[in-house]
Amino acid sequence: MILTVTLNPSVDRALEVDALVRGEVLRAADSHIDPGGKGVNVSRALLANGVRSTAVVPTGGAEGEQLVDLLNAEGVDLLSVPIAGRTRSNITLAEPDGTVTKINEAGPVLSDTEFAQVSKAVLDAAAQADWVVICGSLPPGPSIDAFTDLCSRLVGAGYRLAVDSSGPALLAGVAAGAALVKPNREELAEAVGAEPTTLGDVVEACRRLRAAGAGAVLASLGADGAVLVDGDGVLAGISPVSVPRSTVGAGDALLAGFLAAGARGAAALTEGLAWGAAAVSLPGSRMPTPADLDRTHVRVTPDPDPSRPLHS
Ligand SMILES: Nc1ncnc2c1ncn2[C@@H]1O[C@H](COP(=O)(O)OP(=O)(O)O)[C@@H](O)[C@H]1O
Ligand SMILES: O=P(O)(O)OC[C@H]1O[C@](O)(COP(=O)(O)O)[C@@H](O)[C@@H]1O
Repeated sequence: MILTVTLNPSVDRALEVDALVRGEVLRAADSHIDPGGKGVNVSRALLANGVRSTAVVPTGGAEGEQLVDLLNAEGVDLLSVPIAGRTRSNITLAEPDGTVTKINEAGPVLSDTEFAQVSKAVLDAAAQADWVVICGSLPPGPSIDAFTDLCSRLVGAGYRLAVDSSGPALLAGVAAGAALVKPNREELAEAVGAEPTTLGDVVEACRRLRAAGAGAVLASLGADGAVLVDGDGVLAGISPVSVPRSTVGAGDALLAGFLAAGARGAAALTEGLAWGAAAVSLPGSRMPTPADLDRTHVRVTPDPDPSRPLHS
C-alpha cells in the first residue's frame, strides 16, 4: 500500500477555452471537476492502475465535502481529517495548443492542533505502507520546522519517504533524508539556486540534492522527459506526446507510475514516463488507466549526453 499525504488538497475545476484573452468574457468549450492536490492525484493514478493506496487529506467546508464526495465516487481509500477552514478550489484554463494557465488558492490555515492530528493519522497509517508520499504545497499555518519534524519522524521510524513539493518543503524533505524527491524543472532550479539549461545541469543539481540527504532524485522536465539520479547512477528518459491536452497532474502521474513499478532503474522510469505522457493526453487532471498507457514511445538511456539542451 502507498500512503499519500496532501496537506493542501483542492477541488480542481478545469475550463477549456479557445484562447485566453485578458479582460474579455470567455466561453468555455468544455469543463471538468476533479479531486485535486498532488498526493490525491498520486492515489487516484495508483487506484486507476490497480495499486493499493490510501490518501490522507485535511478537509473542511463545502469544498471539503465535495472533495470527499468526488474521491468516494472514484473509490479512493481516504483518511479525511476534519479542519475548521474551507478546502481550496484551484482553476485551470486549458487552451487547444496545450497551454495551461493555473490559479491556485493559498488554501485554508492548518492550525497547530490540526497539523498534529494529520501527522498522527500519517504516522499511524505508515506502518502498513510501502511508501509514504508527501506531495504539494504547504498550507498556511504549519511552520517549516513542524513539517521537517514530520519528515524526520517518518525517516527515523524506517519508513520510505517520498517528497514532491517546492521551496523550503522540498529542502526539508531532502534534509530529513527522504528516499526519493521529485522536483520539476522550476523546483530543481529554486532548490539549487541555478537555472538548468542542459541535461548535465539537471544531473549536477540532482547530485547536489543527493549530497544534501535525498536518496534518489527524480527530476521531471515537462516535454524534455525526466532524469533519475540515485545510488545506481544516472538515467534519462523521454516520452513524446503528439497532442498535449492538459499537463495538470502530469508530474503526479509520473511519480505514481515510478512508485508503482518499484521506484528503481529503467523499468520504473519507463513506467513513470508512460503514465506522465498519458496524463498529458487526457483532459483536466484525469489520471490514466491501463488502457491509456503506451510504453512503446518511451526512450530511456543511461548516462545521457550532458550537453543535450532542454527545450521546454
Ligand atoms: N508537453 C509535454 N509533452 C510530453 N510529456 C510531457 C509534457 N509535459 C509533461 N510531460 C510528462 O509529464 C511529466 C511531468 O511533467 P512536469 O511538467 O515536469 O511535472 P509537474 O507536473 O510536476 O510540473 C514529464 O516528466 C513528462 O514525462
Ligand atoms: O499544492 P500546489 O503546489 O498548489 O498544487 C496543487 C495542484 O497541483 C495538482 O496536483 C496538479 O499537479 P501538477 O503540478 O503535477 O500539474 C492539482 O491537482 C492541484 O490543483
